[in-house]
Amino acid sequence: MRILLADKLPEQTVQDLEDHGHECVSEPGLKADDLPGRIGGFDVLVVRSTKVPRPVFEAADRLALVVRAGAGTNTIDTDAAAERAVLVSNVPGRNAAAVAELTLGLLLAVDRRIPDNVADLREGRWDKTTYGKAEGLLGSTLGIVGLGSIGFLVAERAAAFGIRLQSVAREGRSAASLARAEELGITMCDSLEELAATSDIVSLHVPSNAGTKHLVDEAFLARMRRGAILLNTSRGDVVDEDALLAALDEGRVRAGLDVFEDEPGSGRAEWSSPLAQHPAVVATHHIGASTTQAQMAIARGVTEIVDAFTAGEARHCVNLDPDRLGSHAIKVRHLDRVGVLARVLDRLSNAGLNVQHMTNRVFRGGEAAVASIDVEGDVSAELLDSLARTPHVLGVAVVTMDDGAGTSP
Ligand SMILES: NC(=O)C1=CN([C@@H]2O[C@H](COP(=O)(O)OP(=O)(O)OC[C@H]3O[C@@H](n4cnc5c(N)ncnc54)[C@H](O)[C@@H]3O)[C@@H](O)[C@H]2O)C=CC1
Ligand SMILES: O=C(O)CCC(=O)C(=O)O
Repeated sequence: MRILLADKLPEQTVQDLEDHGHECVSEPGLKADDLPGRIGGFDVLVVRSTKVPRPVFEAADRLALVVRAGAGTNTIDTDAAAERAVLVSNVPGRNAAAVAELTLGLLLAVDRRIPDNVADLREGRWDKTTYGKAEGLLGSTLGIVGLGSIGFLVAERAAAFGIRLQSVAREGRSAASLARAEELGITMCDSLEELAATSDIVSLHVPSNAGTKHLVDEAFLARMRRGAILLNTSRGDVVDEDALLAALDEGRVRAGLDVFEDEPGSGRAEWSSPLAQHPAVVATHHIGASTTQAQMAIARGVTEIVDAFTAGEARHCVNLDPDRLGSHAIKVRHLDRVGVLARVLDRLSNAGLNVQHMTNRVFRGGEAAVASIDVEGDVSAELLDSLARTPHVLGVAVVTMDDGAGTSP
C-alpha cells in the first residue's frame, strides 16, 4: 500500500507500517487545501487533526482508506468518502486515558485556580488571601455527558476523589456499559436538563455531530448551578461558545476547555479567543490526546487498521451503513478455482438478489475456500439448489438474519 501521512505522527507509526511492507510518505505540514493536489497515487491517508474535506475525495484516484489517528472523525467529510467508496476508520479508545487525565487536571486547575497561582508567583506576588478560597471536590456531583471510552475513565478517576457520578439514561446502551456504570455507582438522570440542574461539574465526552452541536446552549447553562464548572475536552462545537461567554461574564459558571470551535488545525498559529483568555477559564491547546503513551497506542492502532484492511477487513470503519447487512447470509464452501465466485454471483444476480457484503477466505493449503455473501431479498430453495450444483461448489448454507435460523441443503 502507498500511504500518505499528512500529520505529525510518532516515528513508530512509519516504522511499523514500513516493517509490514507498506510504502510511507510523511508530510506533516500538509494542510486541507494541499491535500487534493497531493492525494493522487496513494491508497491510504493517515491524519490526526488535518481536515479532509470533499475535494480530497473528488481528486483522489486510488484512495481506499482514510485512517483518523485518534477518536473523533468530525474533521473528515465521511459522507463524501462514502460516496466514493472510501472507508474512514478511527482508532477508538486508545487515547481515552490521556483525555481523562487532562479532564481531571482541568477540574483541579479550575477549582484551585492553579494557573493563576502559578502566574502570580512567577511574577513575584504572594497572595494566599486571594487563592486560599476554593470549594473543594469531595462529595460534589459530576454529570458526565457521553459515557463512552473517555467518559468511563473520567468516572473512574473522579470516583477516587470521592465525587458522586451521574449521567443521562440513553436508549441502546449495551449490557456491558450498564453493568460498568452500576459498578462505578453512576446514577442515571432522566434527561440532560436534570443532569444540568443537579451537577456541580459537567464534563462533555460526546462526539461532534448534528445531534450534539450546541448541546450545551443558553438554556443548558441557565439550568446549571451557580458557580458550577463546565469541562469540555470533546469538541468546541458541542458548546454554544457565545452563550458560554455570557454565562462566564455574569459569573454564573467556570470552565475548563481543551477544545474550541475555531481552533487552529496546525501545531502553531497566531490565535486568540475571548473564551480561552477569560479569567474564569482554564484553557489548553487541544492536547487531550497528546501524551507519548496515547500516541504510541494510537500508532499501534493505525498499523492494525491498515493491516486488517490489507487482509480485506474494514476495521473501526465509521462510514459503512450498519443496517445494510442484508436479510440473509449465504455461506458457499468451494474449491478455490477460477470462475467459481463469478458463477455464484451470476446465479444470485439472476435471482434478483442484491449483494450487501462479501468475503472469501482461502483455507490453509490453498485447495478450498469459503465465501460469505450477505444478500437482500428472498432466498428460494431453487436458488440454493442451483448454487449447490455450481461446478466446484462443495456446500451451501443460509442464515436468515432476522431469526438466526439456518438451513443447509
Ligand atoms: N481533546 C482531545 O484531544 C480528544 C477529544 N476526543 C473527543 O472525545 C469524543 C469522545 O471520545 P470517546 O469517549 O473515545 O468516544 P466514544 O465513542 O467511546 O464515546 C462517546 C459516547 O458518547 C455517547 N453519545 C453520543 N451522542 C450522545 C448524546 N447526544 N448524548 C449523550 N451521549 C451521547 C455515545 O453513545 C458514546 O457512549 C470524541 O468523539 C472526540 O471528539 C477524543 C480524543 C481526544
Ligand atoms: O490527535 C490529536 O491531537 C487530537 C485527538 C483528538 O481530538 C481525537 O482523537 O479525537
